[in-house]
Amino acid sequence: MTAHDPVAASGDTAAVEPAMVPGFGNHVATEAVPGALPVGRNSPQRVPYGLYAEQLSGTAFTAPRTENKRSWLYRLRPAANHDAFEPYRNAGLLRSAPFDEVPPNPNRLRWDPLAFPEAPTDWVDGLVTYGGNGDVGAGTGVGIHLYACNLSMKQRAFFNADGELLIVPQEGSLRIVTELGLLTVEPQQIAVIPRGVRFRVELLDGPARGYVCENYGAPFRLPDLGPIGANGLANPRDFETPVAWFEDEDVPTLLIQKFQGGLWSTALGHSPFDVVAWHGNLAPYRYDLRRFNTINTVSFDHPDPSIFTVLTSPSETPGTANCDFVIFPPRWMVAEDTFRPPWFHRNVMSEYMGLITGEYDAKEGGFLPGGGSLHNQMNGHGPDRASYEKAVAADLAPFKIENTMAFMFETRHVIRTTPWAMRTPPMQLDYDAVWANMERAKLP
Ligand SMILES: O=C(O)Cc1cc(O)ccc1O
Ligand SMILES: [Fe+2]
Repeated sequence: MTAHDPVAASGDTAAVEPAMVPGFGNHVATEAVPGALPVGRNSPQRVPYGLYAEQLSGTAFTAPRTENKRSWLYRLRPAANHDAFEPYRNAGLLRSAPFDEVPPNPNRLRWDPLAFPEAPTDWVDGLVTYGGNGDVGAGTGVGIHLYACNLSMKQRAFFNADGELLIVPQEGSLRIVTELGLLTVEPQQIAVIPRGVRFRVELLDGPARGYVCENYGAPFRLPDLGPIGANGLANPRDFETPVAWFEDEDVPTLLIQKFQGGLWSTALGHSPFDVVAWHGNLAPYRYDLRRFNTINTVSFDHPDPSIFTVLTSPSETPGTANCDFVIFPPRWMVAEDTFRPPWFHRNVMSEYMGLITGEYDAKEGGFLPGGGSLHNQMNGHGPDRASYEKAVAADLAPFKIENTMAFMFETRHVIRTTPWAMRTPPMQLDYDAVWANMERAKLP
């Protein structure tokens, strides 16, 4: 095997932080072998070293320039060089939209953390779908999955034709080998793998668990900042894209794809990670949530959580996201004469929440790292009774919420659950009780 890594030329690639370039959505030009990247044109008559030029399009050719995403890959063999895909296996617990196996459920739902598997299970086989919305065929909505795995993918690669994947590790660090280069991600970092990009997931420090937002809609982008100005929230320079890295390895590799909800596989005789050089603006990326520039009130009232948006996938309706990825990071609470935790509310958007570490300020127990909750369209939720009572009694001195990282996938359509999500456990049967016996207000 030949592994080409500009940082870790010694071969122990897992031990070394892969090389990355900074910036969100930039046009990158990178080569792992000097002279591999054609100069001044995308598709010369003869590509250096006989590499194959291949365009990977993430948007329609004719998408406006500000939206247009594509990269040119220069590889040892074209991606087209494979036999027919055959059905891979039963879908296991992986599901896709439309989620119509069980009726949509208006109840507030909460789940215990997903258990680690006992049998050897890699990242692909460890995916479990909790729900989602939209329609994979129409390119709308999201799938919400968790993964729990204990095995690195070996001689196996995966790509998702159905949408991009936002991976949110909760336990265990991942080394994600992609066609465009290497990323390592640990809990409190995220990775985004564009639709169609082939990758494999290796475990760096034991069993791993986390969340995945499969975005069937428009690719995630940074939210507009409006009156906030030119800086703040997730700053573009803190996103990182890998540089070119490849394997020249003629080993049998099972290539699995998710296509319209089904899993298909084909056997390759070589590693699909054979892109020696690439350029363009369609690439996987990583972001460290601890870099988020959290903005909040310095006077009074609890702002809408949109102030914590890291990435947004817009829909055709302005300001109404296909999906927002929102975080609740450590932050100072200074609001005067204010109920500081999330208020009680009913929302036209639907909210799936997960917890990466620590505690969430609206819940005094029961919402655990690795667990999840769902508050669907128009259904009342907010602080549990214990958090409410604590907050109304609190001394409002400045206070720092520390050692926590919760997140929300907030999406415009009702989140429909899967049969797995309605099974107990992991579904908690007593979630409504957190809002029971709230004391009645007393009129004069
Ligand atoms: O429901 C939740 O806990 C998420 C949330 C947090 C917040 O601060 C305001 C609104 C909201 O939906
Ligand atoms: Fe909410």
